[in-house]
Amino acid sequence: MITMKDIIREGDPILREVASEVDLPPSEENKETLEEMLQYLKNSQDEQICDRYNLRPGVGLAAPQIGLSKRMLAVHFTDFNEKLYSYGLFNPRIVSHSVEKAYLTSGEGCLSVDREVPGYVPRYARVTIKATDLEGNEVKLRLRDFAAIVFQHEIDHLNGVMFYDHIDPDNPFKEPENAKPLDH
Ligand SMILES: CC(C)(C)[C@H](NC(=O)Nc1cc(F)cc(F)c1)C(=O)N(CC(=O)NO)CC1CCCC1
Ligand SMILES: [Zn+2]
Repeated sequence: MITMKDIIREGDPILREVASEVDLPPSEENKETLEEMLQYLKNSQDEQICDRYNLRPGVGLAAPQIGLSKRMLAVHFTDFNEKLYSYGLFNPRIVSHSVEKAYLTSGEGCLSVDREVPGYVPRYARVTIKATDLEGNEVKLRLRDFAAIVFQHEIDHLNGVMFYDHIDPDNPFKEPENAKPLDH
């Protein structure tokens, strides 16, 4: 079971590496790991389990955050329209995106960052992702708004990018160009 002690915190160089593609079809070991990552997110959103194991409730987790430099990520959340997104994905990639940007007005945090880093994180408002899911099927996801933000945050981790890399250091709360604010 993944708990907070397994989550790599900023400062560890693995969070700045470009993770390696996973061989397909996925090995049993990689499938088990990805299922454990998804289970962490579900556990972290279950009040009893979360309290018993002191988990930080998470909506997404990328393999480098548990010390594995592999292109695998898990997400588990419902978006603003109550649509459930629950996926374990191998080799996810953004195949197309909108010109328009979007950002959470609350800013972002990260399970690997134990501090507040204030500021807007501009991301694409809409992205199309291709990946292989836990059953070994090729999936194509057309995402917008909060769902697009979560997936971009996790894919950034596979490329050694942290959310605060996108914050304007001179004016963290400057309205990003051609971007729509997302309140939640
Ligand atoms: C770091 C943490 C604050 C725990 C963050 N949770 C989060 O943003 N929850 C949330 C946000 C909403 F807008 C509405 C809502 F209902 C719940 C999170 O899990 N992550 C995942 C992570 O660190 N992955 O590496 C950070 C999020 C920031 C934006 C997308 C993912
Ligand atoms: Zn993160």
